Amino acid sequence: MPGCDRFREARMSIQMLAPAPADSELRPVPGDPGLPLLGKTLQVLKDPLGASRQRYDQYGPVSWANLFGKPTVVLLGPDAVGTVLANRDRAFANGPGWGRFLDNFFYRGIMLLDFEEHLHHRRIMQQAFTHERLATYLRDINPAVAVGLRQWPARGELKFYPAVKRLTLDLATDIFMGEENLGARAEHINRAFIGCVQAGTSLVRFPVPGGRWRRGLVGRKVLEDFLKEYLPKKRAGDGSDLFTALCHSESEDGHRFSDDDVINHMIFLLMAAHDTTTITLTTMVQYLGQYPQWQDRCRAEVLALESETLGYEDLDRLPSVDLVMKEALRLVTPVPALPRHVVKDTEVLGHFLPAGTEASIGLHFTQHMPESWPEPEKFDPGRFAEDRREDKIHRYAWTPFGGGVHKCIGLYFAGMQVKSVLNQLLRRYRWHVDPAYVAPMNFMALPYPTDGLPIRLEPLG
Ligand code: HEM
Repeated sequence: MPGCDRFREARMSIQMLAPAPADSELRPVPGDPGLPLLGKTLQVLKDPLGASRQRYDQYGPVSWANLFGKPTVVLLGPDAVGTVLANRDRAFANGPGWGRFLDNFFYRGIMLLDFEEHLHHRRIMQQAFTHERLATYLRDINPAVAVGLRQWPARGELKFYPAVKRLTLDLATDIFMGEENLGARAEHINRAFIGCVQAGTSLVRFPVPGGRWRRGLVGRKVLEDFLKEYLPKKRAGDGSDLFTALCHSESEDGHRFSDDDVINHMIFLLMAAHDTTTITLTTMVQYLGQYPQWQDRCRAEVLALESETLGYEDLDRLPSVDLVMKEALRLVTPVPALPRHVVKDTEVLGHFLPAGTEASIGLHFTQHMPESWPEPEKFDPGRFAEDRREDKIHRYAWTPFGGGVHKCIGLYFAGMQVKSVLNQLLRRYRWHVDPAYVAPMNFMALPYPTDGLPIRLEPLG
C-alpha cells in the first residue's frame, strides 16, 4: 500500500536533534534535516502554512529541521509558542536569534537586546510610547495621511499594496523625523531604508556589488549619517516626533539613551513600524473589499464619530474596525515566525533543547490551527466579538504582536495608524475586490501580495 510505504519512509527519515540527558525524563526533539545545504528552507518560504501543517502532523508541536543553514527547533501550537515567549528560565535569547537576519542592518535595535540590558532600554523607550506621546503622534499622523491620500486616484483601479506602502513610508519619515522639510533627501533616505529592510532576508549573505546585502550595508551607513546630522537639533528641541521623544526619554530611575542608542533605536523602529502596518492595512482592505457588509459596518462607525479628524478618544469607538484588524492580523500574520537562540539547556513540552540550538516560534501557523480556530481560513471578524471570543481558547492562540518581555511596544501606535488611514479611506471611497480573489502571497521577507492587491475605487459623497 503506497500510503503505508510513505508512512514507513517518513518514520525511517526521522532523526533526533540531540539525546536527552540520561538522568532526565525528557525526550529528544524529533525531525529531519531536509535537503543538503538548503534543508527545508525553500519549502518553508514557499508554503509556510502547508510545511508547518505537515511538520505538526508528523512530529507534533516540537520538531527540528535545517532552516537558513542551521538545525532549528520549530515550535508550533499555543503551548509551545507560549513556553518560549514566556521564557521563564531565560533560555531563549533574541540577539543571536534575530541577529542572524538583522544584525548587520538593525544593529542594537531593542528587539536584538536581551535580559537586563533589554529591560533597561525598554524602560527608557516606553516613555516614547505613553498615552500623551501617542496622542501627539496621532495629531501629526492625520494630516500626513490626508496629504498622502490626495495623490491617489478619485476612482478606478489601484494596486493597493504599493500605494499604501508608499503612504506608510512617508508617514514614518514624517512622524518619526518631525517637521523637517527633507525635500529631495526624503527619497534618498527612503531608498536607504528600503535597502536595509530587504537585505535582512537576502539569501546571498555577503556584499556582492549590486546585491541586496550590499545595498543594505550602504543604506545603514546613509541612515546613520543622516540621523547623526539631525541629532543635536533633536536633543535641543521639543518637537512632537518620535526622534525627539527618544532623545528626551528618561526611565523612572533617571536613565537616558546615548547618542548611539538613539540612532540604533530609530533605525530599528522605522523598520519595525513600516512593513508590519503596511501588510495589516493591505489584508484589511482586501477583506473589506470582498465583504461589503463589513465595509459598511466600519464606515457607519467612522461616520458616527463627532469629527472627521480621528481623535485619540475615538480610537475606542470603532469596535468593528477592531474586529477586522484582529482577524486580518490572524489571517496574515505580519511577522509569521520569531527566531530565538537557545543559550542554555532547556525543555519545551518535555523535549530537550540543547544550548546552541536555533529556534523558530510559529505564530502564523498557530493562528491557523483548526484545533483552535473553527474554519481557520474563513474571514470571520465576529470570532473576536465578546459573545464568541474564539481567541480565548488559549492565551497564546492569537499572538501577532508576540508576547513576554519583547511584546511589540508599538501595538497601539500600529492601531492608531491603521485607524487613521481607514477613517479617511472609508470616508472617501467605497472599494471592491473580487469575492473569489485569493492573494498570491510572498513569504520571502515579511508577507505581501505579489500582484499588489488590485482594488476598484468608487468615490463617495
Ligand atoms: C501591525 C503592526 C505590527 C505588528 C504585527 C508587530 C509585531 C511585532 C512582534 C511580533 C514583535 C515581537 C518580536 C519578538 O518577540 O521577537 C514586535 C516587537 C517590536 N515592535 Fe512591533 N509590530 C507592529 C508594529 C509596530 C510599530 C508601529 C512599532 C513602532 C512604532 C513597533 C515596534 C516594535 C518594537 C520596538 C519591538 C521590539 C520590542 C522589544 O524587543 O522589547 N511595532 N512587533
